[in-house]
Amino acid sequence: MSFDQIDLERLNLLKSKIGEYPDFPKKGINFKDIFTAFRDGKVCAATKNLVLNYVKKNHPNIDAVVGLDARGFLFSFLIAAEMEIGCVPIRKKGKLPGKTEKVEYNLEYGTDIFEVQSDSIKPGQKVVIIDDLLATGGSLKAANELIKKCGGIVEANIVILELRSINGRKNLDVPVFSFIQYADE
Ligand SMILES: O=P(O)(O)OC[C@H]1O[C@H](OP(=O)(O)OP(=O)(O)O)[C@H](O)[C@@H]1O
Ligand SMILES: Nc1ncnc2[nH]cnc12
Repeated sequence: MSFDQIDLERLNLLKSKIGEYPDFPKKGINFKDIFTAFRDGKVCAATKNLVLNYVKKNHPNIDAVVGLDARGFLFSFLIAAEMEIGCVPIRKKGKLPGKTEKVEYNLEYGTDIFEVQSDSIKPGQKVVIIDDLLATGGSLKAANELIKKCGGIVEANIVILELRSINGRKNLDVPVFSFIQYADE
């Protein structure tokens, strides 16, 4: 994937502003904080345009965009509003009303349960799933399973940041795209 000059500048601006917090939330984890970057309104605007351009160009025919709790929601609603398609949340357990599908998953620093409302995706609908960061891939793997349980088709997983050395993409059976990669964490 190649970006035009303006999107490349947006990408570099975002990358330069990502916060780094060693030993959070546990010793040995170098936490990448996208919210640090979003303190700057110019970075918010740049990120919005970068992500929208990418999804509109590469996934023009999706029916919905699925965001992961919690930082994936920052991006899923933006995309859905711009493309006039559905916005579907996958949330940590106990937060969603109605009938839900559930999957337990492993994280870089623990385990959790993800849920999606069973009727939020219609069988045959095409989606992309978006989140802020890919580490072990546990979250996105569980999300892919949940959407398949509902009968949806996952066209791709999209993340803003990817921790390449963990190689979480090996756990994902759909195409994965990341805007920014870190080689050595
Ligand atoms: O690739 P993985 O190893 O699954 O890790 C990535 C996930 O970890 C972080 O979320 P976290 O679970 O900390 O939840 P939060 O967004 O509620 O802070 C991050 O926002 C991703 O969702
Ligand atoms: N290193 C990290 N930084 C931010 N979010 C994460 N989720 C899992 N690992 C993470």
